[in-house]
Amino acid sequence: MRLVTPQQMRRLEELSDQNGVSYAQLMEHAGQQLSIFLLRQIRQKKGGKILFLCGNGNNGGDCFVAARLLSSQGVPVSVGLLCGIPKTILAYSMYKQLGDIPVLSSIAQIKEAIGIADFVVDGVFGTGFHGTLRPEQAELFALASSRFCIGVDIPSGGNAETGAVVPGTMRCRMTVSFGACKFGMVQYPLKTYCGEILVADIGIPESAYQQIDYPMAGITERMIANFLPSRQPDSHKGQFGKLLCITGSERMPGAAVMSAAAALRCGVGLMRLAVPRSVIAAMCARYPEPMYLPMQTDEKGFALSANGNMLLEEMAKSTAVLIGCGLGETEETKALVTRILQEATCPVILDADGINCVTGCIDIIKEVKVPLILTPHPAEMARLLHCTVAAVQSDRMEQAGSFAREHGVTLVLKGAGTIVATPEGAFVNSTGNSGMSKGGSGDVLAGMLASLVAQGIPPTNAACMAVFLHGKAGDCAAEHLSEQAMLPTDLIGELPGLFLKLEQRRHSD
Ligand SMILES: NC(=O)C1=CN([C@@H]2O[C@H](COP(=O)(O)OP(=O)(O)OC[C@H]3O[C@@H](n4cnc5c(N)ncnc54)[C@H](O)[C@@H]3O)[C@@H](O)[C@H]2O)[C@H](O)CC1
Ligand SMILES: [K+]
Repeated sequence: MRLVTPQQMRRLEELSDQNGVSYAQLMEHAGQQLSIFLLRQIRQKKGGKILFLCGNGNNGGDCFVAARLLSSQGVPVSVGLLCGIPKTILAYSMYKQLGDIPVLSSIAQIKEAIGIADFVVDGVFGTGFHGTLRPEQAELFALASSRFCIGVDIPSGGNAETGAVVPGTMRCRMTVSFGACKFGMVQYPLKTYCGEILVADIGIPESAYQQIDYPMAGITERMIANFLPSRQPDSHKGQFGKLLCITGSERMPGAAVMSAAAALRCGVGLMRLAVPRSVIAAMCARYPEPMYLPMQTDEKGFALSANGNMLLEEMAKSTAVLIGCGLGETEETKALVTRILQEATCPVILDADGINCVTGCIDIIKEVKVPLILTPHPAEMARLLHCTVAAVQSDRMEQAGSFAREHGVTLVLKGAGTIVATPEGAFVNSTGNSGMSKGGSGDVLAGMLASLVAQGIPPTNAACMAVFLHGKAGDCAAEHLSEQAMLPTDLIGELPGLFLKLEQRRHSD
């Protein structure tokens, strides 16, 4: 599913206009698509009165078109003007074609109409919304939200760029978005205001989409199914990658266990696991598959930089390195992480403390000669950018995209609606649930991602696949264990079932 910012949408309209599909035609198509959708809704419900709530911009214009088309087919429709007579030339011309459709402009009339409508269509504000709602608007929106409300392009009050909402934003059961889903609608909190999202084709030429800078898309199962490495009957372990994990400390051995277990369950051929010597016996009892590389530690159990030479030798034999989960942030681990990055010979996945270790010298990652993937959660991202978590969360795509472009890396910005940003474009994930908001979920993701990269899947594809499956594993776990009680280790238990489905899908394709 394509995702666009409001600026990209304006560019698409402009390119479309230059390529023979005018602005007026786009609005006509948007209204047409909306009317077809509404007709289907009415048929399902065996009838229904429709009230269009319209603002004075083009979002209202789309509704005037739909109202005219539905009325011509005998559907009882009325229009409520919440911001007066339309201001744009296009919307005004559509408004003038309403004919004898009832137009309500007083608040009292509109309130009454909301009360008796079967469907309330929200065409008050689209991508042109800014500022806040006036109290009387918020009151009307609350009333409309209590009915079966259908969003036009985006729920009014939502920010199409960031996913922020103002108090009183319309709560829609379904939203019909034109040309492409707006990026903000797949981010929180706006996502929860959209209901089911449908994208309507309004005739924007394919060539216009191809000219958009920094394209974005939602991650789908169909997309990631193609990334699964093929396994030939005569294969051997050397063909499925060699992953070096530099993880764990005496205080956080669990992070090493979870990332390693997740990596093993994602199919890597061989794993070398560098962890503090003291935790190996316990880990090996649980997971005998990896080769263990004992690391020397300080008196608190954190790895020393003196392990560097041994790790570089091991890295030379590896196809990917995961560094950071549970490693700890000391002067010694900082030196170790820096050295691994500077001398890396295969793709590196930098997670958790691996990220924390480079926040003071972030420019070194520009010099890294191998593909680098960072997997920060919002707090780690804030540390990287030396800003607040709120600043990260207020414009996730901008922060993730700018970082990926400036540093030439793949950046996985975690949190609901995880973003995989690359220098060329971005992907957004929609799987997962709040049951995953528990310490250890990130270690599982890092292990999954590292395993896929080690198997030769290009970093961006691997990141999309890992975040999708990680969220899917969370959704499966929540179904039988509950969001409350499910644990990050349960995600690992769901992976075999998910890979089974992907393999079956591949065999049937
Ligand atoms: N993208 C496309 O290809 C198409 C988009 N269409 C529709 O057009 C809207 C965007 O229209 P625009 O006129 O730019 O903006 P809006 O309709 O969202 O509203 C702007 C309007 O509202 C005023 N306003 C904004 N914020 C507030 C506020 N807080 N309080 C009061 N008034 C406010 C602002 O001043 C303007 O007057 C897009 O979403 C699509 O639905 C096309 O019709 C089809 C092609
Ligand atoms: K709207």
